[in-house]
Amino acid sequence: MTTLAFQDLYPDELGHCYGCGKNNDHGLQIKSFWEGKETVAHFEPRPEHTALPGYVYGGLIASLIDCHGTGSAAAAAYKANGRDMGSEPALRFVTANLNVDFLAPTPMGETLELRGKIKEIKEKKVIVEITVFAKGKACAKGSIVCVKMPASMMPS
Ligand SMILES: CCCCCCCCCCCC(=O)SCCNC(=O)CCNC(=O)[C@H](O)C(C)(C)COP(=O)(O)OP(=O)(O)OC[C@H]1O[C@@H](n2cnc3c(N)ncnc32)[C@H](O)[C@@H]1OP(=O)(O)O
Repeated sequence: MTTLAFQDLYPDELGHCYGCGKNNDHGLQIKSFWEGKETVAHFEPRPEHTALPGYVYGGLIASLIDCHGTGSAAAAAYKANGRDMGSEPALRFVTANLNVDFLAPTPMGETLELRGKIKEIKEKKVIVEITVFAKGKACAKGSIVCVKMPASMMPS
């Protein structure tokens, strides 16, 4: 049995995001999964994601944290409500606040691993902490405040 990623369970009309949209051919198409109580995603930076030769661009790292974070928030909200992810009505979260600490230069040529922990979960707000590892070393740490998407942002 294949396990679908959180982002593969987003409704089609929410699949356009540059970081995680399954329908965005030019995007990063990040895929997140549960691993026990943590959420995990892997991503292999491409040459265009270079900061300076040999090192990954920090903006890419922030984007990965952003979309792994909002995906983790949605997954955690479904779990807290005892619902299957993908069931309607969709629980959608957007980024209210994103903080990133760049702990060490992130090498190119490695698969990055993002591990998320749900730090706080309320009906309207989820806080996720995410660590980004390269070759087992923590290179960045992010904290993301995710808030239920306002109805006004829903594509019509
Ligand atoms: C399954 C499908 C998935 C589908 C999902 C697919 C989409 C993927 C999205 C990818 C991620 C993005 O890039 S999203 C795009 C970037 N983000 C945005 O454009 C969001 C723009 N901002 C907004 O629309 C708004 O400011 C919101 C919705 C974030 C917040 O609205 P609000 O009206 O201020 O919220 P409010 O009810 O007052 O606050 C709710 C709680 O959040 C806290 N809070 C509010 N703003 C902040 C803040 N900046 N920093 C810290 N905390 C904050 C409040 O203190 C409160 O905590 P407490 O008192 O309850 O403790």
